[in-house]
Amino acid sequence: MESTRKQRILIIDDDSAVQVSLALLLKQSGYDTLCADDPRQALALLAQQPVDLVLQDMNFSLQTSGEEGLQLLAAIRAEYPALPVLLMTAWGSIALAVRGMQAGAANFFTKPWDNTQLAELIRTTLEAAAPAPAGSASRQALDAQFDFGGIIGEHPRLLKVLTTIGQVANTRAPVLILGESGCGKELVADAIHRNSARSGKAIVKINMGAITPTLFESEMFGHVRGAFTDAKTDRKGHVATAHEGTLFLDEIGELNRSDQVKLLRVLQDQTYQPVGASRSEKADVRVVSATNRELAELVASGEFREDLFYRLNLITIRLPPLRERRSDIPLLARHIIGEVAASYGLPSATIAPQALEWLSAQPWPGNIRQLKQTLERTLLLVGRSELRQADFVAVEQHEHGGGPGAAGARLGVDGMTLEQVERHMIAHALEQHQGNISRVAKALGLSRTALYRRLERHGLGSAPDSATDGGNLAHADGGARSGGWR
Ligand SMILES: Nc1ncnc2c1ncn2[C@@H]1O[C@H](COP(=O)(O)OP(=O)(O)OP(=O)(O)O)[C@@H](O)[C@H]1O
Repeated sequence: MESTRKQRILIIDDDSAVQVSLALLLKQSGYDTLCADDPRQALALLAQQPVDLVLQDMNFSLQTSGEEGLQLLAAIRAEYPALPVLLMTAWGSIALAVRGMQAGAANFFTKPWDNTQLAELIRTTLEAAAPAPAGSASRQALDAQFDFGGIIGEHPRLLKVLTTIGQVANTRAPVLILGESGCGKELVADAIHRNSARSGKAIVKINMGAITPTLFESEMFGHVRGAFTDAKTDRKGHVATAHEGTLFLDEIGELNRSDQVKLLRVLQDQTYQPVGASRSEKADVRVVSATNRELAELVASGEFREDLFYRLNLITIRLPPLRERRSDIPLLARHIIGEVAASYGLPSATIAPQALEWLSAQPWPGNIRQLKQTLERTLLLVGRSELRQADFVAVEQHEHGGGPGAAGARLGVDGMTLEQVERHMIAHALEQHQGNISRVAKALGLSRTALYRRLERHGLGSAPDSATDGGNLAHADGGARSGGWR
């Protein structure tokens, strides 16, 4: 009966040794297999019977450019868009793999492969592609099943991301979240944790770009008393704090090569050694990492270890930038304006339809974080409960040194310049959060680097050591380092 048939995997490779060893591994893992030597045979087999997953080589002749592989991938994607394809590439041909992923491959692995890792990759790829609500799930249906609180949007690309989160949250699979600065990677990490069986334990967020190399081991693994001059007491590291929970490695692309090896060791063995300790400790952590850099390209240029990359990217979630899901902007804007008004204790505000259209047409290089700031600034500077297009345009001009802008009647900030309002807001937030930089940055929707810059500009306190303040390294960087919009 069709509903009880084993899952069937098509292997496409012209090397019979590869076909045989893959078929053996797949049979041992409980799958049915089919083999094809070339694209023509592969497409004929796909037309004859249902297949659940394709493992596809990239070269089928003496040519090694991978073009044939990309053409076959395109043909499969066009005919069977829901069928996941895993590409097989030669060690070191990451650039080709990246093109394949951009063309819709679910993932890729390199030859020679590690049997255990490949079996896990196949299992999670099949799980992620499982039909049920996938692809077509509405936001309502997803919300009935999972808790995506705080992630606003209904665009098909966002729904696909939410579907994947739902499917992988409750596994141990490492997840790599890719996307531009400010597009919601941290919210996705939170949602993965919240929807997993680990939600009762901590999600520990570490900004890898903010840990100084000399402190990496002690921050991550902890230290015992006397391990070094300043080690007055034993100190638990982030890995221990995340035990049985989730470790969120933000800005993973910023990690230097020597610390990459140290991290790899924990991920491989699930053990670590606190600095100065004589014994290793066990770590049961689920790793979610994020970066706004193209990690595969860093691998190709030698800046990021290939083996660590494979440990992190079993599941890759690519978050679309806001400009690629513009239909969500009105929804986001209405939600954010409500939140912002409430956070300042202001009466609720609305956005005129024309203003929503204008907002929807902007490029938003800083994504949702930038949209949030624009809404916040405009709300504070315009003393009306309905925000119009002219208000946004005027505030933007004012921000960029233009004319007097929309600053007419304002809410509690009358007579102040935009600079003064900003200073006022930051000072207020500092007071409210007792100077905790991480919380202040979060409350203002700024990266910590952007906040430090503003603190300095307004002469508000001195910028503290980024690795120690508030004990929270999340948000230590932001778009600034990666050439973002700020
Ligand atoms: N879908 C969304 N719905 C509502 N708010 C969102 C959404 N996505 C992002 N935001 C908000 O936008 C801001 C930036 O989001 P977040 O910090 O998750 O981005 P990021 O991709 O991790 O950024 P960075 O790479 O700079 O760390 C946050 O204030 C977050 O709450």
